Amino acid sequence: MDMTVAIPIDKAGTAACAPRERVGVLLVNLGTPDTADARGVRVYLKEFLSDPRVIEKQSLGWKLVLNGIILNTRPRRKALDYLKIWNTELDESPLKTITRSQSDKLTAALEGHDHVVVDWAMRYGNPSMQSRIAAMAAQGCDRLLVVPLYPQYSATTSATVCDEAFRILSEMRAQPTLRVTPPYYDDPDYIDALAVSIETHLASLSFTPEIIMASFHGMPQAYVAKGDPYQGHCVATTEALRKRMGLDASKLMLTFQSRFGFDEWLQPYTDKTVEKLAKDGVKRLAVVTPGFSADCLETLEEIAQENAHIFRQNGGEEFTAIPCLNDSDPGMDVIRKLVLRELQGWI
Ligand SMILES: C=CC1=C(C)c2cc3[nH]c(cc4nc(cc5[nH]c(cc1n2)c(C)c5CCC(=O)O)C(CCC(=O)O)=C4C)c(C)c3C=C
Ligand SMILES: [Fe+2]
Ligand SMILES: [Fe+2]
Repeated sequence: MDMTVAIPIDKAGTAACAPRERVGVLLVNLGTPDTADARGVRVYLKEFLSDPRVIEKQSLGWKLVLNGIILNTRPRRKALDYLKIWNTELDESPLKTITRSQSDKLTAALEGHDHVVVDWAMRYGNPSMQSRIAAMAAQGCDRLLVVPLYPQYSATTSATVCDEAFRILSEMRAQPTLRVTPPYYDDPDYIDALAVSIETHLASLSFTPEIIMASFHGMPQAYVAKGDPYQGHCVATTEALRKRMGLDASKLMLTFQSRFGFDEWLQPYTDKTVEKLAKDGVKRLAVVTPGFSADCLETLEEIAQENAHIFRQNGGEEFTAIPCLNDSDPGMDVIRKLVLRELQGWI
């Protein structure tokens, strides 16, 4: 006689009767295309730009512009940019390679905590949060710590990760208990890791930059005016970094990059500032991107290639893009300490 008992599976793919005594830690970054071609970029941009946390006005007009113009023009152009930075060995975007490595290194760092399961996901694209949360639940995670990999909080990034986590949990009968790590924009460990990574990188160069520019991803000014604390967090990070490195605002500047669309975004704009500095006679410039926990299109292409080109075109001579904290020892220290702090009482 067949004695196997069918375990009920709910909508989220969770085996409801699996033994549940583990803690899941899910690292989440923004998302990136699966393939460096127009089709891959189109699928990714459609999901990303249809999120009301990112584009708040999901009006009929926006949907017409998105589907009629943006998704018919931008993917081809952006696919060429992705090709310039693509990890050809693994055939994937660097954001995925680095986030996977952060997850692997965090797993190693938490060795000894046998009941902790570490995994990673993308808010848009793959691996999806849905698939990874289902996998963790199937492994028996009854508690889940979601880690949005954004030092500075923004509704367009951190909040939408929470929205998606709660949406996924809303489909589960046996929900894990949820915790989310807070933003860490002024965490002394994070500021220290940034300072060490900047100093280490500058020490490896054959020139000394006259100015360091801290370039953060921008967002529409209107979002900040409505209460998004993002700009304040970027300012706090930069001020803490200035203090830690003994630099004033003229030596460690704050700018915002990656403007999208025609609205006013946070200023000063990175590309315009790079151009002006070069025209004003600055010859050696370093750019650091503290808001990105992993190198990606916005750092490897937009800063290290596009802005380097702008600088040189306008009279600059030496340009260096400082790598993100990525899976470096100081970078992993930040993530490990953040996670251990928020796991208190669970491990
Ligand atoms: C349209 C509005 C956008 C807002 C607001 C926004 C905020 C924001 N984004 C990041 C981090 C990343 N963004 C990345 C790419 C990217 N961002 C936007 C638009 C907005 N971002 C677009 C359309 C794109 C795709 C590329 C393009 O078409 O230009 C990435 C890189 C992903 C990769 O594949 O490598 C990251 C990371 C933050 C922190 C942020 C907060 C204000
Ligand atoms: Fe973005
Ligand atoms: Fe960009």
